[in-house]
Amino acid sequence: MITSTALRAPREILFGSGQRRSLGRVARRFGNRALVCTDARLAGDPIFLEMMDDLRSAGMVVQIDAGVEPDVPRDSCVRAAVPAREFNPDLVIGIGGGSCLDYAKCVALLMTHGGSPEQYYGEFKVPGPVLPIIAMPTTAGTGSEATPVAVLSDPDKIMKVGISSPYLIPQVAICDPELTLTCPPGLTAVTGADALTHAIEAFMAVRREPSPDLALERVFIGKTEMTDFFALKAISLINAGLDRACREGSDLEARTKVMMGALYAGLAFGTAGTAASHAIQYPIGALTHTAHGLGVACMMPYVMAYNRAAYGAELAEIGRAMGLDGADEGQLGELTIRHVATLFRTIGIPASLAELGLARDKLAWVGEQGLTVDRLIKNNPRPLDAASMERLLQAAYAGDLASVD
Ligand SMILES: NC(=O)c1ccc[n+]([C@@H]2O[C@H](COP(=O)([O-])OP(=O)(O)OC[C@H]3O[C@@H](n4cnc5c(N)ncnc54)[C@H](O)[C@@H]3O)[C@@H](O)[C@H]2O)c1
Ligand SMILES: [Fe+2]
Repeated sequence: MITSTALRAPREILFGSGQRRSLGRVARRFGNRALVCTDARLAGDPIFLEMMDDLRSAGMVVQIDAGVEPDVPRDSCVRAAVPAREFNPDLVIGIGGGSCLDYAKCVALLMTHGGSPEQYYGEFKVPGPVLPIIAMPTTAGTGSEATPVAVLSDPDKIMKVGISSPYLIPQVAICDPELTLTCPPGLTAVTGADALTHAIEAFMAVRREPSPDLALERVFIGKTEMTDFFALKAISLINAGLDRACREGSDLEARTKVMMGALYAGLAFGTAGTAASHAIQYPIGALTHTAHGLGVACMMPYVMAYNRAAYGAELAEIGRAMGLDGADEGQLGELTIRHVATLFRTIGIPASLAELGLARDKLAWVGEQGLTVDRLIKNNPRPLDAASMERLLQAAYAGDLASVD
């Protein structure tokens, strides 16, 4: 019997082709001064200019900050907060990839509560509501439009940092798959693989004993009935659309599936959390400077193989969501791992850490650092210690899925 469930989510989610045209009317509900955070690429795009016209026609005074840089350097948010405060907006609108949405979250936070980003690193450090945020993704990947986290890079830290708080969940997510039509195949692959990894890790996250305090003590509480629902839908949608979206970028149906999948994956992991693949990507990203999605997806099949001893039934269910079938649970689990590995290889995700560009003599450091990302390691269904981490990384380095035990 199910006795408890939980989900944190935006107040409103609007999804559909052409949905961007609702931005002006939606924004107007929050006031008449909008700060728009985006990057230089999008700021010159005719579709973006059209959206700004729409905002102004709805009666908004608009200030555009096109200063978002990939991976959101900490100090870029600090710099942005000064003119933003002078403008005194009623809401902040993030339009772009995950970096633009995370930047918008951080700027809204700094404008509302002051201080510097460092004081909010970790969980539950944001003291109260921040300015309303509308998030409009232009990649189908991070799910940031639905999640309580902003990821930043901090020059004083080797690995990226996260600010996690329910107050950072955007008030409204507006998702228009047409905005992803311009993503080139490589970006589509990397972001889509990140989304599939979110869904798989959320579905394979630990299941914690329900307690009235669980969601007050943790931002990411592990899998629940509702996160499972969205995770499986996400797995099914991304599996059905990702390869096609990479090969035929103008296919709006495939784009729609992947973007809806990325949103659902965000809804799932925004409450359930992610696990070992994400923990291990932190040090890999710091060393190789490869995209977040490449590292997490490269690790995912190996982590699935490692987790099969603890979560055989979950693995089989992931396979069923992908339309696979097997003689028994064990065989279906095996097929599922191979299918994910093949899908990722087909769209150009490196099949091993060696292929990703990691040096063999860095494996020990990656293992050590990965284990320090405690929150994610503890969310993995099968515990990892130094010895099992080393074996897992050796297998992932060699591209030898069969050797994961
Ligand atoms: N907040 C969260 O919940 C969460 C979750 C996962 C990852 N992240 C973070 O999000 C960031 C990655 O976001 P991302 O993968 O969306 O990439 P991104 O936002 O860094 O963008 C990558 C590049 O793609 C370009 N781009 C974006 N949309 C485009 C489009 N429609 N057409 C053509 N080019 C486009 C951007 O201009 C940029 O050059 C990382 O910092 C990662 O750590 C956040
Ligand atoms: Fe991710």
